[in-house]
Amino acid sequence: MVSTLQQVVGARRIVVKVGSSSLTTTGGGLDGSRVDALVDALAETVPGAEVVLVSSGAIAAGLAPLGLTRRPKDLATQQAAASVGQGLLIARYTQSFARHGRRVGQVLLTADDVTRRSHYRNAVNTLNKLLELGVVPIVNENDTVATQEIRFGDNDRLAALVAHLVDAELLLLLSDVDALYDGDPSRPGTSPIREVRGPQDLAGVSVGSAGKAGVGTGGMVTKVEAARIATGAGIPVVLTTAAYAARALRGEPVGTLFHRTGERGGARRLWLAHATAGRGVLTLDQGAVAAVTERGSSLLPAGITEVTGSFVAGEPVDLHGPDGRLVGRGLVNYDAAELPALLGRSTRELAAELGPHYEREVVHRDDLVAFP
Ligand SMILES: Nc1ncnc2c1ncn2[C@@H]1O[C@H](COP(=O)(O)OP(=O)(O)O)[C@@H](O)[C@H]1O
Ligand SMILES: N[C@@H](CCC(=O)OP(=O)(O)O)C(=O)O
Repeated sequence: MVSTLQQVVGARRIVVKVGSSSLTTTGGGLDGSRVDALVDALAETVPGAEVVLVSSGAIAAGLAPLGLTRRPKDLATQQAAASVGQGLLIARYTQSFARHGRRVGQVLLTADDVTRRSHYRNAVNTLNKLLELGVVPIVNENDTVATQEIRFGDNDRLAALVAHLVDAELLLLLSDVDALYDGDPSRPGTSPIREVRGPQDLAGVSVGSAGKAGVGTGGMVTKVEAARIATGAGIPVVLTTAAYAARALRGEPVGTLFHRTGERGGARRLWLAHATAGRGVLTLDQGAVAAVTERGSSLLPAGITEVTGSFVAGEPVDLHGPDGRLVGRGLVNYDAAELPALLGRSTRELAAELGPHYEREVVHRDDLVAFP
């Protein structure tokens, strides 16, 4: 059994996620001293380890320069704020890491990009090259181009997926609260949970949304979900406050440690399962449900009974059983408009009639994740 200390201190590649509430002043705007404190903790505590920083704060950092006092509700203003704030954020990190002789590189991701095979490889290659060059990659969602539909929305899950993408040995989630509590920590009588070994340790825990500062997005819900994704993929997670980053990285018993619960699996599948939503729905008959969920088969036109939504080849679609239950998600090989004419027919018949191009699967098993 690997001790808590070994899991944390022994990690050679670490993804650190920091939330907006840990980087901004209460009045809005970026707090340079908090950025410096975080950077000092990372640079001084783990000099030998490779660090990928997933940093929120673009929208929050853009509020004050635009004369806004609150996080705007509409997407366009959020995107404008992110556009202004992301530059300021990276400029601040560049300056702050330079004090330790370190360079930073900006990596803006959309969930949509990274589920596509070629883009996924590009993201992996770029992150690995940056690390090889001794650069600290600073990742955020590409807020200015992400539409409501394809938007990731919270960086907690993004950080869990990035941790898997770079094969990290630890995910450190830094927030404005020092641990996961058994209830809303602003209420009296709640206590911190020091270790989570599986879902059983979360039974009865009241996990709430974002707190007082009003700049964070997901609250504890997305952090617990991120921890579930990362630990399920074999990566332990420590959740604590940014002020305790150095202590956490030294292996001191601060925050909440989520133990790994699973093994590393296929990366794109993880992204498909957690990072995207289907652009449409394919309804499967019972035979096709069994084929994709029990036998790991590709999805063929013969097993599809209905197509809804408008999507083009290469986009993610949800797979529903005859009862409407979500049974999988995959990257579809046909446009929505092409599919109705193919349903219920064998690929051999289609190829004979329409040409060899129509012998392809609707969703190939390599691009399919099943939710049994
Ligand atoms: N069970 C809980 N334990 C800890 N914090 C909780 C819990 N439920 C809700 N919260 C709230 O979640 C907040 C952190 O989420 P958020 O503001 O989105 O942070 P960040 O900007 O770091 O992502 C905390 O400040 C706290 O008010
Ligand atoms: N991409 C957004 C961050 C979204 C987000 O997850 O925020 P937070 O809950 O503070 O981690 C931004 O940079 O403002």
